[in-house]
Amino acid sequence: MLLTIDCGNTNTVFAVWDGTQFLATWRTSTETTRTADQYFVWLSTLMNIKGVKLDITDVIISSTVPRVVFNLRVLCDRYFGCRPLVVGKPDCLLPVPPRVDEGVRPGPDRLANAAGAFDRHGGDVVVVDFGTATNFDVVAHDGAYVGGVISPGVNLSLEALHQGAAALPHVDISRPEKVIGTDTVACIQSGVFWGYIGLIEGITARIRAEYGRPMKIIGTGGLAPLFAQAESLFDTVEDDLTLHGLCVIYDYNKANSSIQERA
Ligand SMILES: Nc1ncnc2c1ncn2[C@@H]1O[C@H](COP(=O)(O)OP(=O)(O)OP(=O)(O)O)[C@@H](O)[C@H]1O
Ligand SMILES: CC(C)(CO)[C@@H](O)C(=O)NCCC(=O)O
Ligand SMILES: [K+]
Repeated sequence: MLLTIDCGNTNTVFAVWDGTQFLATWRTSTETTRTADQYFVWLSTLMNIKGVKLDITDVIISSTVPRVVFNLRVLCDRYFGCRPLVVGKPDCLLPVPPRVDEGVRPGPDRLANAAGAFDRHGGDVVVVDFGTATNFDVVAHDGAYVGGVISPGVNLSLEALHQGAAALPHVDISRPEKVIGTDTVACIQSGVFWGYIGLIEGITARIRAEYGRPMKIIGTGGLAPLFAQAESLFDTVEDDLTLHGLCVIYDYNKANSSIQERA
């Protein structure tokens, strides 16, 4: 079975793909100090609880945090007896190479989003991914990742207000009833929530105008549903898009035999 690992700047998601469906997904905070043995104790316990057999034969990793890859490689070697595919490394093929400036290394999560979106929707797509950053990933007609937009994430923005202003408390995101807040918390929620609605509307409109062809907008990431229910910002919301993209990239590598060659 295939283990997909999507390591973001805040959280790391592990998901087991049996060739047809994800049997389970588990989430842990991203910590560069976590060792292979710690990962394994955590993962094997959760797999046991969920009744998922421990027969991982292949692993594919997307990591926006380079330092965690070493320990994840040790995990694969020591406990699963395999060498993982790491998106963005030269030996991991992509179905369609990105078209960006020379020397630029797009985030592997964005490459996975592009592969997942192209597989499901066939190009001319914008993926809006709400993680630590809120990024807009533009996927061309042929499936190439061609760039996009990186803006500060929702929780990062809330945290920055709290850190930077002595009188502002830490606030969780939610949809305020009104735009004009009558207490501090409501004012912050309004600024971030409605500010984000404006940001998403404005950036997707500008991307569409600049791109010059009709485009689908797909929301993904933990907060996509919160924004999707407020306004019609997205054509669809797909919470498993990055993981799906990892499966697509894995299949492509398998079909092009680089995995067998290395084995
Ligand atoms: N209503 C909500 N309020 C606050 N946080 C929420 C809400 N709904 C979902 N989330 C958060 O969204 C997060 C899941 O988002 P996602 O995995 O896309 O990004 P992340 O883990 O924060 O970032 P990264 O992928 O960059 O590490 C979870 O941490 C979850 O707590
Ligand atoms: C933008 C983030 C942080 C989103 O997770 C990640 O994709 C990343 O670190 N990207 C590297 C720079 C780039 O994508 O151009
Ligand atoms: K993510």
